[in-house]
Amino acid sequence: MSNIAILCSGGDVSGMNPAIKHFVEYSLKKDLTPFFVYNGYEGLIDNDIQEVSYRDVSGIINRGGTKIGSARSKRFMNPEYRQIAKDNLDALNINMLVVLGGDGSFRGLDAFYKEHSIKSCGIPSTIDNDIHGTDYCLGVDSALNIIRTSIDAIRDTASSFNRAFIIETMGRDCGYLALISALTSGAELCLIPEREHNISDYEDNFKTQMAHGRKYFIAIVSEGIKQDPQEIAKWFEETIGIESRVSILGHIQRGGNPTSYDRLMAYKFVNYAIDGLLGSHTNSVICYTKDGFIYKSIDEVTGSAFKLDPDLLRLLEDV
Ligand SMILES: Nc1ncnc2c1ncn2[C@@H]1O[C@H](COP(=O)(O)OP(=O)(O)O)[C@@H](O)[C@H]1O
Ligand SMILES: O=P(O)(O)OC[C@H]1O[C@](O)(COP(=O)(O)O)[C@@H](O)[C@@H]1O
Repeated sequence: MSNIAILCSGGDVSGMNPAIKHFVEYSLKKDLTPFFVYNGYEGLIDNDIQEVSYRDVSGIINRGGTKIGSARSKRFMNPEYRQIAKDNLDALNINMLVVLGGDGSFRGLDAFYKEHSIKSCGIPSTIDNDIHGTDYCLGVDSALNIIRTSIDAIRDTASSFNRAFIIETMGRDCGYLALISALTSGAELCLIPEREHNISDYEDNFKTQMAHGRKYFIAIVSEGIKQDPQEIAKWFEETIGIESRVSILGHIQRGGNPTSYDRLMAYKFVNYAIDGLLGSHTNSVICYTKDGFIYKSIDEVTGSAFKLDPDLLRLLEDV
């Protein structure tokens, strides 16, 4: 029997627990011995590694976050600590590693693979959906559904109280969550880092809408834009003439129980990861593209900066 380990690194997402559950069950099915590494690369360095079985993953498929913890590790940036991590894996005869994380985590995995040749596979996992080479990252659908539910609730007050709401989504420098949420919630305004904006460009249109009876506005802004949402609220009050509030959604976007789609994607990502490691894919990231699931080298995925799909960006013009 070969030994295989899984860890979560970077921001947690809803979908990690279903992936961890299936990782254990599919590994056992393939005659592999599964191990958890707790708290990301920190656990690799601290030897916080444990052999696991079915009972360790029962009752977690519906839970957000990750049972095995996630972390950002400064120490893993240092080759000396990566050597310690490798020694810990060697001591347990673990020669395959699955990492759920974002592009930062994959850069770490790439360095680890290049130095120590441990068979490695990355599963894209970040609510930001900002990893080059894959159209989908685990956790995005759950985050979008939390955002949609939140906007629907805020709309109740916006429409009852005749207000403009400026709702800020996460995403770091990527506007994906804000853009999809704006399109699917019928927002009147969407501001994302990928498109520079001048808020005064919207003045005539919004005043016309008010003159034609518009009673409230929903504005979705991504956290990466270069304007304070409070400033935008002030502009709505002073220029458009409507009472305004700001709502920063924050970390509720990362939590909550995983959607069916994320549970299914977790299942498929894990199948591809383990099959790839048992086959010829020794340093890959599972990417979901228009052609389905494909293996790309970690190098390829981390080697280019992420760019938002131009077709999606074009849709912004109609918001
Ligand atoms: N160049 C690198 N070399 C080694 N480890 C790295 C490198 N870049 C990132 N990492 C590791 O990956 C962790 C997660 O990266 P981060 O960018 O915070 O999150 P994400 O994976 O979500 O993008 C970092 O805390 C660090 O431990
Ligand atoms: O939880 P923290 O450390 O405040 O980080 C917040 C950041 O993490 C995210 O939620 C997810 O980012 P990663 O998946 O890249 O770690 C971003 O959208 C947000 O900017």
